[in-house]
Amino acid sequence: MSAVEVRDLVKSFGATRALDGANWCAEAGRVTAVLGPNGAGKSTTIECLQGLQRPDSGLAQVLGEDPWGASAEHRARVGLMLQDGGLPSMSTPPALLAHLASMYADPADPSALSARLGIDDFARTIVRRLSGGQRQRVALATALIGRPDVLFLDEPTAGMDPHTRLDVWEIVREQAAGGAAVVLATHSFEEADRVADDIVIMDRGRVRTSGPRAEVAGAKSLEDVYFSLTGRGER
Ligand SMILES: Nc1ncnc2c1ncn2[C@@H]1O[C@H](COP(=O)(O)OP(=O)(O)OP(=O)(O)O)[C@@H](O)[C@H]1O
Repeated sequence: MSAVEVRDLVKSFGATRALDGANWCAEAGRVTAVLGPNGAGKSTTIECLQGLQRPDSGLAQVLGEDPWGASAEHRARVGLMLQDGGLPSMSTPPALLAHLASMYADPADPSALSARLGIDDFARTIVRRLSGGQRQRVALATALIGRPDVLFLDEPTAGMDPHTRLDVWEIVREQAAGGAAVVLATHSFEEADRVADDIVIMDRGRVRTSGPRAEVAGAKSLEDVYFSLTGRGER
């Protein structure tokens, strides 16, 4: 059984068919990068896998369960970092992480996580006053605090400075090395090249190709494959 399974997934919003029969899987101990142009359906897929959207048809499964209406035990095994974070604006990062840690039976150590993600540098600043990149770091910490078996990251390094991006890529690899299935939606070829074992390329709600990075790209660069599959030809 794959940790994450998307089969014939369809989801429309009015006349917009955000997902049009998407198929792919993500495995434990591996990082899967989902690439695709704006509007390809990446976030909608992640929202279906979180149980935040109900698919019109098809299968979205995480750890063998349907995330729609899943139990609290199931949700505790899944970490999520969304594009806009959704963090409480008046909380300081340590207070937020301590609060979240108290909800899990066996959480990560909030202090160690803060130190690792450089959150200590702005520990006294409330979330509302943080820079975009600082907020991203806190959002990543909230996704990791429950030591998830499956980790969904939607454009995790967008807005981060180069040093922080390197740290985050290292942390992502560590999560997979520890056995987690990591699913990462990204627009960065560098990010996919550096961290991903497996690649999914989506366009217009469908999967154009998926599989191990070496098989998807072959002798070409990931960038060339991406452009040829998403309608613009190689550049
Ligand atoms: N709640 C919603 N209501 C209406 N349309 C939506 C909703 N969510 C997504 N869509 C539409 O579904 C399509 C897929 O959007 P989605 O956010 O999944 O794409 P994406 O691949 O994540 O894009 P991006 O790279 O810009 O983040 C888009 O046309 C978007 O406008």
